[in-house]
Amino acid sequence: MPPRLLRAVGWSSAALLGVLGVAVFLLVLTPAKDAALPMRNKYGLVFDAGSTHTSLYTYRWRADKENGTGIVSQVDACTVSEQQRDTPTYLGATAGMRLLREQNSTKAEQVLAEVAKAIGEYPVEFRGARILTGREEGSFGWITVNYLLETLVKFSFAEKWEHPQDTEVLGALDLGGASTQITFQPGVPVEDRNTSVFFRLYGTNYSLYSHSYLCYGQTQALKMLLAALHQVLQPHPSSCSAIPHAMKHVPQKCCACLWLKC
Ligand SMILES: Nc1ncnc2c1ncn2[C@@H]1O[C@H](COP(=O)(O)OP(=O)(O)OP(=O)(O)O)[C@@H](O)[C@H]1O
Repeated sequence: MPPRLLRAVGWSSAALLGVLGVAVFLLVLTPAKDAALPMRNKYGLVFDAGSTHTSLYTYRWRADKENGTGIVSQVDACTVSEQQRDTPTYLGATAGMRLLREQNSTKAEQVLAEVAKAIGEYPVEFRGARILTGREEGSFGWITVNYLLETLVKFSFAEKWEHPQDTEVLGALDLGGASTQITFQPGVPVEDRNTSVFFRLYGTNYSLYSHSYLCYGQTQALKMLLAALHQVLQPHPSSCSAIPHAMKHVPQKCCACLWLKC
């Protein structure tokens, strides 16, 4: 295994940061509407709709930008009530909703529509609710890890935000509830376009490999294991005949069939 990938595996704690990655990406890369107020603080809200829980995060950033990418920080509270209507608000749903969409796309659309309707009633600038792709989720986790470790941008002694020299960018493993993502800089061109991601952050280009394994999050993996064990003990006569009786490997899209049909 290449050293970079090993380090990626070592950074499995990125799982806990994945949710922040969603927020960092949405706010960092979305241009502020009012660029005429360079020194003003702006705020943004992000709902992270995961498979196990939904969190709401508040972010603050200066309206001035660093090479087209902002510097953001997470805050516990925001008391600037007159800015509420200018506060961009997003909802990003992850693997739980990707899984529901595979099982029943109409239901998934209904859930998103209901959620969007509810958030839209609040006095914020609601910019939409959507399901992130696995590649996006993985990439945002990667940005989060490297942003927090200051491998993308660092505040220098000269009191300027600078691209750090001689600092290795790390890979990220994100273990969610319903999916797992791996994202790293392969150092060679990525042949499969479905796993290739390109970012320009703080004036530097990054070419990444990112892949999400749906159903290989903690909760779904446990469900697959329990369903397979159940099959071993009580084989179902018809619907689950294709399911192996040993947990050597379960094909990727099998988790839905495992616990829906069995
Ligand atoms: N601090 C923690 N310590 C231990 N376990 C945790 C911690 N935070 C989350 N988990 C567990 O890790 C699993 C994944 O949590 P996570 O918040 O990443 O999932 P999610 O965002 O809801 O799911 P997904 O991203 O797959 O839609 C859950 O089973 C959760 O209980």
